[in-house]
Amino acid sequence: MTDALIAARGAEPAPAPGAEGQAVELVHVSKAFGRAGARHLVLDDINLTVAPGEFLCLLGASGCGKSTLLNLVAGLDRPTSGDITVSARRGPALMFQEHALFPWLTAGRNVELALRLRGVARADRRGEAERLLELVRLGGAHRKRVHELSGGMRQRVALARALAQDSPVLLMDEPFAALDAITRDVLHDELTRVWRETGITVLFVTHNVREAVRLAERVVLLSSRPGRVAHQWHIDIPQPRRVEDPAVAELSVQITERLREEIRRHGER
Ligand SMILES: Nc1ncnc2c1ncn2[C@@H]1O[C@H](COP(=O)(O)OP(=O)(O)OP(=O)(O)O)[C@@H](O)[C@H]1O
Repeated sequence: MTDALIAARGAEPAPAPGAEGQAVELVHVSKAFGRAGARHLVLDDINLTVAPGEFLCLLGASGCGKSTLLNLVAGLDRPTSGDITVSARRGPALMFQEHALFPWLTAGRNVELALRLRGVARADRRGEAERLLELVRLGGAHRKRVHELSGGMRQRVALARALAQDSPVLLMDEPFAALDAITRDVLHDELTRVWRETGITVLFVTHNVREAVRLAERVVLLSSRPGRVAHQWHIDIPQPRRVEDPAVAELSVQITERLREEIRRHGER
């Protein structure tokens, strides 16, 4: 990649904390586990903002604190210090590697359940669930039970169920990590399309560099032990992207090298 391209894509310092109008904002966020004397600092002074409608991938080595950070943003845990703001009236929607669908319900009923919890009137739920299943290209699967669906289809239902929460912010924790490469590739396309059609803000956690470069407008690299914002890249490669696109491959190499540096530095401590 040329220097000009690298400069255009940017390798910028973390944005200043306190910026207004953000979908997600973390200001001086730290998280430690364990009791006094045996404290384990996992996240250290994270300052991070995600703009409305942005697709941000949080990348880092295994154990660097990505899921911990996502859990904090989701409100599933509290930071040891610092502030987190999420501009979503009902809280962010969540999607994990495990689909966590109810196996005794059909695909449609799983989505309808989320609509019910959101307070959507009974008469409107069926139609809305069908619309959401259409959105993830599962029209016609309303009556299928979870065991009748492939891994990729289950994650599509899980995405439809997350979208049923009608939150402007979607948090995704390695949602495609358990899928085979081809299915993952198809779901990357689908997620990109859904993101563009809905305008939703996505905060996506992965340790897969190519996945991050394939999907994100911005990649934020976390260091390990403790997790800090080590580097970030703005990506303006046009969508839809292919993992084999030269620009995607080149940037992936660059980010992988930086990730290796972080892992080496961690190993030296
Ligand atoms: N509830 C907890 N209590 C104690 N330690 C925890 C807790 N949750 C996470 N940790 C520790 O925090 C560190 C970061 O874990 P986390 O799951 O956030 O990493 P990660 O980057 O998401 O890893 P991976 O990519 O492997 O999923 C690990 O050392 C983990 O053991």
